[in-house]
Amino acid sequence: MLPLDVQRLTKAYGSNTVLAGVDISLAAGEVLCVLGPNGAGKTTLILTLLGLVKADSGEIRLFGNQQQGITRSQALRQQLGVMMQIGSLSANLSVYEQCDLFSSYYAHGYSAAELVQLAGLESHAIQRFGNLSGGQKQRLLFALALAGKPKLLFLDEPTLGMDVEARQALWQQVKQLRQQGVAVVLTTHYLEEAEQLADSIAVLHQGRIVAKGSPEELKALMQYKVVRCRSRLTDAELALLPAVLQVSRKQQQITLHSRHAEQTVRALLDADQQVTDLEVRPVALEQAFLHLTQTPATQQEQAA
Ligand SMILES: Nc1ncnc2c1ncn2[C@@H]1O[C@H](COP(=O)(O)OP(=O)(O)OP(=O)(O)O)[C@@H](O)[C@H]1O
Repeated sequence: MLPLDVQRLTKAYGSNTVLAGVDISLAAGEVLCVLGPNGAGKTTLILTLLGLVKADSGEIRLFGNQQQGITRSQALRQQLGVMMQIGSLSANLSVYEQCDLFSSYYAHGYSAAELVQLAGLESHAIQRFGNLSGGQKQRLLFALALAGKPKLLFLDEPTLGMDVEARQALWQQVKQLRQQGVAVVLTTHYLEEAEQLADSIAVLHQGRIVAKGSPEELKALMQYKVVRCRSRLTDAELALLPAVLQVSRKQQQITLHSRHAEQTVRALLDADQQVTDLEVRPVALEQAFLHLTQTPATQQEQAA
């Protein structure tokens, strides 16, 4: 039985469609990274999956059960872990008190002392949450998400504000959880984070999954080259050249994105012997991701 299975999920706030038919599924021991820029709908997706925001339509199954708002299902809650936002914890409780509180929610979870240790905050146990550094707060929030030894864990931008060392330590913990069979949904802005951790990556853009696959598959999808030239061919003719993904033009300067630059250039030279200023350049992965999430989502679907 899949820990998570989501079909055709939609959610709008007024006229703002935030989730526009999202399908995702997740097996035990699998890490799914939902990658997307600011405002892509990542937090809304997590809140909707948790039943904290009501979906407009679609189906969400958690361990085979139709999701009907987790607050109503104690049994289901015991299997879930959620890394909350910093603002959701009381600034006045100490690290130990927070751990004690979270530990009390679960029948078979970690003890307060174990959670303090998981957060690596033994020497800060009596410090108030409000006085921790940003990175320490994130570590505590991560440990609290594990309080009930969850089988399905939701991490919404877990490494935000962490330094490189803390980020790598958290990645290590996520990898260990995966080995233990925990299914993890992790949202992030960072392609590198997704590459490090994900079994599968879903790129969310304007509420749609515009690309989905293993890190290798996505890399292949995003590994295109830029061909620049001047040519008498029209945009429509250029778009029909083999392997061309996108055509843009600034005055006389034409830019083509090509999955296979050699094929494109060969056909371009056959079609127009007058081509000038021809130039082929690779694209960095980060840049390719930016491109993927800057093109309107519907246009990408047509291209896919
Ligand atoms: N409660 C709400 N009421 C109205 N609009 C909302 C609400 N929550 C989110 N939105 C809108 O939904 C869109 C998606 O927001 P969301 O927070 O899900 O994006 P995100 O991908 O998590 O962004 P970020 O990376 O900046 O956290 C945004 O346009 C946001 O303004």
